[in-house]
Amino acid sequence: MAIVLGDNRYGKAENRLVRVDRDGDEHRITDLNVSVSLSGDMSDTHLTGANDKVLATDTQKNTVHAFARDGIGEIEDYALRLARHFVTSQESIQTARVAVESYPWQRLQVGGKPAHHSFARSGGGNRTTTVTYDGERAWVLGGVRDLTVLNSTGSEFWGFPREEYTTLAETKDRILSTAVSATWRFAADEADWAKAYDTALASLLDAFGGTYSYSLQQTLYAMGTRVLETVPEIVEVRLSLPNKHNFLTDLSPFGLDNPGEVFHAADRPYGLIEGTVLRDDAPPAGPAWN
Ligand SMILES: O=c1[nH]c(=O)c2[nH]c(=O)[nH]c2[nH]1
Repeated sequence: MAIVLGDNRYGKAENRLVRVDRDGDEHRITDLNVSVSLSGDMSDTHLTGANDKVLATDTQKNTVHAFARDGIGEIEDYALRLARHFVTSQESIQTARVAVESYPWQRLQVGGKPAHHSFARSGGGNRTTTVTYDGERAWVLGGVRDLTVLNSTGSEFWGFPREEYTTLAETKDRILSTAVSATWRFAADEADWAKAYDTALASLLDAFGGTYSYSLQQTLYAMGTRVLETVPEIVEVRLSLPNKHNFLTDLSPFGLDNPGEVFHAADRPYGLIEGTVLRDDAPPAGPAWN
């Protein structure tokens, strides 16, 4: 029996980076969380502690900041630039993964006019990307995280098995709410990233609001399908939808009725509905999701 080193990777996780773009007095904010993860010929450092092939994670952090000096642009392009740099500049690095989450800031209205340099964090979901580069090609994922949505009606849930542990009442009218995490895979490493994101986001929202739902699973499939129908460059969508339960409060102890107006918004436990919707001719995903 011999003991060997298995799969490994390392990097600087969650580099929080804010860039101010200054167009005269008018500023724009880019607020990112950037995680770098590198893998390659790392036996020496694990087996003997020799670090000559280890690009320090501190250097990776500095690179994340230095590459923001001349502008960030679309996060997919920024992640591609960084991933390619780490692999091409270091012989020992074979694969780089760069994941970026972008926090949206909305310009404030001050004195009835759009402010030049004042913003509020907005809640329309965080745009995400994960780029994997292996020295030959790059795989690009896009996505959105923490996009909280709610339909106050237009949702039923019934017809599920009733057995000895079932207590849930069937319903023909309920609140349906979730915090959407969606990740989509692009067929290639070039696309109009901004347009793809805007269209995918609008499609997710339109499908959520426009689907009369008999289950969150049905809504998930509708949302994934709509993205694939509207963004030709996307070949696969993975969705993770926590069912944010809103339970009708029993007001009868107080002699009150409750015609679908007062709810308890429970935070735990929650149903977690997850699924993948993809084109049946989608090219292989390679290491994109690893
Ligand atoms: O949309 C739903 N899907 C389920 O699988 C489920 N299970 C449950 O208890 N409530 C719901 N709602």
